[in-house]
Amino acid sequence: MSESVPVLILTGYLGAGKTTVLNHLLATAHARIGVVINDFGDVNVDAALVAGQVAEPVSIAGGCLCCIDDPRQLDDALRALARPGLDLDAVVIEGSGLAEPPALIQLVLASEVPGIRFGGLVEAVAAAHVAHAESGGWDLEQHVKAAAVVLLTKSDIAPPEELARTRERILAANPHTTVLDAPHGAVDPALFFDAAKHTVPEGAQLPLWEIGEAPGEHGHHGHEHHVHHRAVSLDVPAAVDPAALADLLEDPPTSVHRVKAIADVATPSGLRRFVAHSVAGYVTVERARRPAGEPPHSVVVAIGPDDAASSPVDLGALPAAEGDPAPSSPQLRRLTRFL
Ligand SMILES: Nc1nc2c(ncn2[C@@H]2O[C@H](COP(=O)(O)OP(=O)(O)OP(=O)(O)O)[C@@H](O)[C@H]2O)c(=O)[nH]1
Repeated sequence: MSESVPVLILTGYLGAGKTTVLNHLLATAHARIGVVINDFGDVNVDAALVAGQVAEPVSIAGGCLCCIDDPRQLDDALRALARPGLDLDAVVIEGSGLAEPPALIQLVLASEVPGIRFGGLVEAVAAAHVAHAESGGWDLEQHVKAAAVVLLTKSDIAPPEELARTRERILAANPHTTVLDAPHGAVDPALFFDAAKHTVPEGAQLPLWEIGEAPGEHGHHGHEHHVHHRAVSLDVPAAVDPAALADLLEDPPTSVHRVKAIADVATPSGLRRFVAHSVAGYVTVERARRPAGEPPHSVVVAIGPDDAASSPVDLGALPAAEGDPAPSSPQLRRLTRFL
């Protein structure tokens, strides 16, 4: 009889580096890994960003799994991935940047899908952006309490004292967790899977009340948390204005904690596609492959605390209108200087 497939949950605040870790695992692990990707926005940008790595990432968009209207969506995803023919070694669920670990763990533990078992929670903590995450309501101690493994991401851009302090806080909150450095998502897949396996033996039920949620309170904390965040999305059959996108990435309104985009831009040599991220003022832009002849398509998502005092971010100025002149070189450089 084949063994049950461990289901690992990967959480971490908006932009902590979860997709980067997942892509590293998919590229380096000598294992067959299925992925379920949950994104807070209506458009699942993260699923598109791992799409090159696995044949069929199962994507769940439009809200956090832990407070989504129909939790059976997760069971459907797990059932699809637990098919014996797929013969997976592990499934990784990438939670949205707002997912609450206890609620997600409980969803997996409560799943009636045969052939799977909970394999541990891995929390990505962006060492350079802890204060930013906390300003968005993320609670370091609460999140790492449930974690079998904590990945310290962005350690390459964190001041050494901040890195040391973050490590201390993690171990004070959870002395049993394994803390691994994962700059640019680089974590040894063996350590990742082993640590989770050893901390959570097969069949073990985590005492959820010990990690911040009393039995029967499923999703409550998560719900309270999520109502304070808002995702604004743009999904258009058009190129975007590179200077307007650069403005949004570099200097987002205070109500925006995270911007991600897969956007086409008109250049003198034709349409070019870029993947852009902004987290706490830290911007990255990369070129992406664009199938020849495809009509223009751009997706931009901005997420942040739902601050009643500020109006939602307006992404309406981003799409370039048909017939607009191509962006000038200085306009293009506003975006491409991040490459
Ligand atoms: N310097 C540095 N940048 C990183 C690291 N990990 C991730 N990033 C960058 O941080 C940005 C966000 O990374 P993602 O992996 O998309 O983060 P995420 O947690 O999946 O984001 P959400 O799903 O939106 O919450 C991207 O620009 C990454 O290139 C790291 O260790 N060091």
